[in-house]
Amino acid sequence: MASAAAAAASISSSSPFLFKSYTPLASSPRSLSLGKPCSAFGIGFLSISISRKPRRSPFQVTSVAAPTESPTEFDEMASGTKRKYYMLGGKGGVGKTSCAASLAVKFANNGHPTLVVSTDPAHSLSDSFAQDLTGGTLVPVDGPEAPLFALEINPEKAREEFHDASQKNGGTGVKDLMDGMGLGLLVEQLGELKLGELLDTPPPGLDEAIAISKVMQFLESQEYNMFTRIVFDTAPTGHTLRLLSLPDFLDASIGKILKLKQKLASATSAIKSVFGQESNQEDSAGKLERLRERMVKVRELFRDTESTEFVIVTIPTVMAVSESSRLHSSLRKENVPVKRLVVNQILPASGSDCKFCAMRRKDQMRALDMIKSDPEISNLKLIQAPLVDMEIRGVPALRFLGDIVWR
Ligand SMILES: Nc1ncnc2c1ncn2[C@@H]1O[C@H](COP(=O)(O)OP(=O)(O)OP(=O)(O)O)[C@@H](O)[C@H]1O
Repeated sequence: MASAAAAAASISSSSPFLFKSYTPLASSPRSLSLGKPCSAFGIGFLSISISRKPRRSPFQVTSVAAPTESPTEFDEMASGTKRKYYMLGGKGGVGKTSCAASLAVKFANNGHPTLVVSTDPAHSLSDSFAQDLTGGTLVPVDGPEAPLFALEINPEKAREEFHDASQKNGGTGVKDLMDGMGLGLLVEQLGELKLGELLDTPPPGLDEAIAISKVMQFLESQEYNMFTRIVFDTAPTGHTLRLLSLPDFLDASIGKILKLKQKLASATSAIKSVFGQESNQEDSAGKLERLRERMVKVRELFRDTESTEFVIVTIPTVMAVSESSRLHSSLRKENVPVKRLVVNQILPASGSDCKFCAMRRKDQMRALDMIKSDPEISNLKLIQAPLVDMEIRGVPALRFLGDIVWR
């Protein structure tokens, strides 16, 4: 294993990142090398040696200096104790989860009780933290200084709850019932809702809308109102775009269902008897009303410049940059606040590229130039994050990534 001094030396000579200091925390049972310069490719990959800390945070890398060209503003992101929401989104596979999880770890290590939530139906938060976070409840993450909890929303379960509440208040079950009773006018109104279609084949974004409203539900409780930073690892771009218009759509739909329910309640006693106990109706109507209120909150949350920021994550390829540009255009039109663009997986500089790496680097430079000349995204604060030669898994690795991305 490389020693700390050797690691520091190899970093300063081969990497664009200047490591000011490296502190082994204690006599450690083992050292873990996260990588070394890749002689095969001739790339000076980021290379450090990490030592195990005795108790809570097993690894610590201190004082990792910024690449000179990419100032970040973590202090601004971490300032204040008023609750702030950070939503990380972008094309599939660019590193949204890694960036979201590393940001959450960094917030927690800076004293913020933090919640990180995955609203991506294809969760990878558990993999990122190397911890089982499934089950739809808040799970404490071991390691950081301040409390860090993670939550993977179970979209199936959340959708079922929504489905049940809707069915009881004018969904497809009611439609069948009223069809049978010849209540043509009300059936027409139900037709307008397209609710059956919505629930049977949910559009992309519905899971996310429900997931985010579920988070709002958690946050309403006394138990969980301590969080001052909430980081969302969102689903890929397409879902996000649909999600933006969904709260409006669902709000309108639920509003219509509730109105319909009121009409039905006064229509005939026969209908009342088919619906069952009055108290059950009230329960489910109340549930639906609360869901509607949360949807309104979700919609407001997305547009609240005071408390919310959507961070676009991308990689330096023409395709990913183009998609980021479209995403920003849509977010801007929807008045969703965006300030920062993370360009992840940038090849570290090297004096001796092989042919393969030289080609990749050229492509990446082209993509970075595209960002600079694209009026849609060129004004965003650019955060450049390097490709590291390890898989980012577990709190120590996330802490390491966080220290080089979020500065
Ligand atoms: N800067 C980096 N250097 C090296 N590997 C990275 C970096 N960022 C992310 N990765 C790796 O890339 C893979 C995909 O990352 P991640 O799961 O964070 O992406 P994602 O955008 O959330 O994906 P999905 O859209 O599938 O949810 C993971 O194996 C992760 O460890």
